[in-house]
Amino acid sequence: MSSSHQSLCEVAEPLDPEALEARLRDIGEQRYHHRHPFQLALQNGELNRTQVRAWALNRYYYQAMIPIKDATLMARLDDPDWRREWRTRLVDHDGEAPGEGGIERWLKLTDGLGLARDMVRSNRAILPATRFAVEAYVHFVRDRSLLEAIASSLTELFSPKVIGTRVSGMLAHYDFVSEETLAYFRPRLDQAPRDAEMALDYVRRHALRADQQQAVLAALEFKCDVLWTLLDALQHAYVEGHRPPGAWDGESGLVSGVTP
Ligand SMILES: O=C(O)c1cc(C(=O)O)c2c(n1)C(=O)C(=O)c1cc(C(=O)O)[nH]c1-2
Repeated sequence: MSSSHQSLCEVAEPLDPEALEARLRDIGEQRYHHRHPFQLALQNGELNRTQVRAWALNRYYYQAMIPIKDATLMARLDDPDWRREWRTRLVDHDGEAPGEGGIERWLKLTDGLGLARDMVRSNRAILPATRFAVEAYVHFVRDRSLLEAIASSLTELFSPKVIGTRVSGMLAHYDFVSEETLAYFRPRLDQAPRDAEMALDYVRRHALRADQQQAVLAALEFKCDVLWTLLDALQHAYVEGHRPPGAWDGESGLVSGVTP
């Protein structure tokens, strides 16, 4: 472990809630994916259509697994008030009826990019690192303390800003996306702050001892690493050209008539 790693997470004496929140925000500033080269290339219009398609295809797996992660977390909440609050996340992603919700809106993006739904939904063409990182998140939420599980969602404190930059950058630079195909992100600008507020309130009230606070900070670092790994994998395979066997080849699984 490097010394910079230790300094972000180490808590010698219990912090007051404001100081704990400041430490969490510091981790976000330093380790969230808004700094990743793939995110910067995406928002600056430096990617080609195949690379944007690869991003949307792989990110679908994250979208599809988030409700499974949240159902796993909900199953551990023994307070009905908390379950009621947490379940809004399931509804956001799954919708109240077929054709609604975040997963469906993500498919509007992959449709708009010309990716065939059966390939996207099968998850068969995603990168191995996408699969491993997303599964690691679900397993973390299942296996760690409830406090760590809730804290791992705190990256959402930082998502509205990166989403805003990403959406405006993509609309400005790519003629193959539109407000309509990027519609997934609009509701997230309200949902993410609401969800992050809820999780932050829990963490501020329940992480009181130094060891609990250290665990909470480490949980946020872990989650930043999950998101970073997803973009690392895309960078390696589709920017630097080291595509693993079995991963999407940039040409198959396109709707007929669409240009690769
Ligand atoms: O577009 C993004 O940069 C971004 C980031 C994150 C995040 O920070 O975890 C989420 C999302 N989007 C998102 O759309 C989403 O539904 C979501 C759920 C969660 C979570 O940990 O429960 N994070 C995120």
